[in-house]
Amino acid sequence: MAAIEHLTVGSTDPPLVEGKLRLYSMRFCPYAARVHLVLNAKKIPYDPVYINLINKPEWYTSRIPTGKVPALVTEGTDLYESLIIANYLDEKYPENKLQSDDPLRKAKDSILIESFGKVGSIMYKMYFNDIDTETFDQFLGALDDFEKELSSRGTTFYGGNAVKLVDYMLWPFFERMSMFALPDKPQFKIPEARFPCLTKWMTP
Ligand SMILES: N[C@@H](CCC(=O)N[C@@H](CS)C(=O)NCC(=O)O)C(=O)O
Repeated sequence: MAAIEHLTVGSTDPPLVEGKLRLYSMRFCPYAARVHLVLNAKKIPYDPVYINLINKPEWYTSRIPTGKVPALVTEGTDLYESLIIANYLDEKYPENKLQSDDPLRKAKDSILIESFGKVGSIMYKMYFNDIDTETFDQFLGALDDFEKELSSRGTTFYGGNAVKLVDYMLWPFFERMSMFALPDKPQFKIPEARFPCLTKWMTP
């Protein structure tokens, strides 16, 4: 049966659903998408509640210190920050492990994930058409680093020959790049030939 999805929400938090983790989310949010991907990959039952970020409910802002989505309710505790939630889920539910046991590999993946922040902020400007060609060139330059990294790993995915946590953390941002190829924004078309490994990664 399809999961019941709570749409947002007025002055009260919907009751928790027995046997499911509660995920506070927002449909367009790439950070929330990271957690949806990990929950689905690990087949963990969960109950999404979509928060209206334009008019956030008071119960949410008073509970979640950042006021942002995603947040996860688990073991009677609120967790927030997408990467922290993803790491928690991977350790708490060790079937289908999504991270390497090699600490150096994990650290390198974390650096890669963190370094995506600068690309993400330019992407939002692009979405709102608030960008000039110089900034777009910087964006492509930042993508060059991700292309180089994937090429040097020599595998289809950042996580190796299968999709791993690092891929799930990056994917929602790349997935949203397709909207920049819309006909009304031809100036922001990403040249695929410049990013052969990334292009293959995005459409394996
Ligand atoms: N570092 C956070 C970023 C989360 C984030 O920026 N979420 C946005 C939606 S995509 C949000 O909740 N914005 C509402 C706000 O900033 O008040 C994470 O990784 O979870």
